[in-house]
Amino acid sequence: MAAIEAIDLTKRYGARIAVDALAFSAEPGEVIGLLGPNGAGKTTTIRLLTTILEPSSGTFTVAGTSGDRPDRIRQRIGVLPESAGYPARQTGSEYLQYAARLFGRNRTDARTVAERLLGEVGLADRGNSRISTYSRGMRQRLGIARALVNDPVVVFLDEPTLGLDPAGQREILATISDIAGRRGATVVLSTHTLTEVEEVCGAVIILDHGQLRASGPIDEVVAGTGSLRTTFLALTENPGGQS
Ligand SMILES: Nc1ncnc2c1ncn2[C@@H]1O[C@H](COP(=O)(O)OP(=O)(O)OP(=O)(O)O)[C@@H](O)[C@H]1O
Repeated sequence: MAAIEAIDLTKRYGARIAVDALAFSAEPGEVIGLLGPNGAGKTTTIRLLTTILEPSSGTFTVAGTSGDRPDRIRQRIGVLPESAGYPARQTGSEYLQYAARLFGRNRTDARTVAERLLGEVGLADRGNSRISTYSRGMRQRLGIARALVNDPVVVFLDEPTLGLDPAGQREILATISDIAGRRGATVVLSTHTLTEVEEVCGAVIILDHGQLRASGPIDEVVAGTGSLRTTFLALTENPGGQS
């Protein structure tokens, strides 16, 4: 069974179509890059699939669950939103324990889960520091840990490396590969950085103006040009020069 399946998924804002009859599927354990220029519909797609937004039309399943059961989907997914906020006064460990409690863990279990996740994202030695002392990269890794607190089947990461230095980017990419490899979870990675996609993704979805331009294994998508960058530019180029 596909980890994600979208069938004619559409979101309109008045006359504007943010996502237009999107149809694709993603396999279990796959890291899938969600690509597109600014305004292409990446965040809207993630918000639809994570049940934050309701589609205007079309259907989808995530983690084997129909989109009309948002409560169940939320139990089975993890999300790092585009701009996640953190309680500055809490420590990383407290923040994760609180999240684990929200998913029904008792106090002892929540502490164990928090410790394990801090280790998984490379924050074991900073778990007892306040989040206000964390670098941007550390906050993003904490956000990824938060997204893993319920052992999700599908994880959505919206631009997790935005604004990070090369070392910070590298750490996030290693964490992402680990999530898919060790946990067997499907990861949807929205990003503008094509080299990241080449490094960690097995498949891609390319959007432009809300429409699907390509989807599938990277080697198949780039088969015509041999380069993700060339394919991306060819599929998303706007003859009018407007984004
Ligand atoms: N709440 C909203 N009301 C009206 N239009 C919206 C709303 N949210 C998004 N849009 C529009 O939908 C389109 C897709 O936006 P979306 O944020 O999904 O793109 P994106 O690919 O994530 O862009 P970026 O790379 O800039 O983050 C854009 O034209 C945007 O202006």
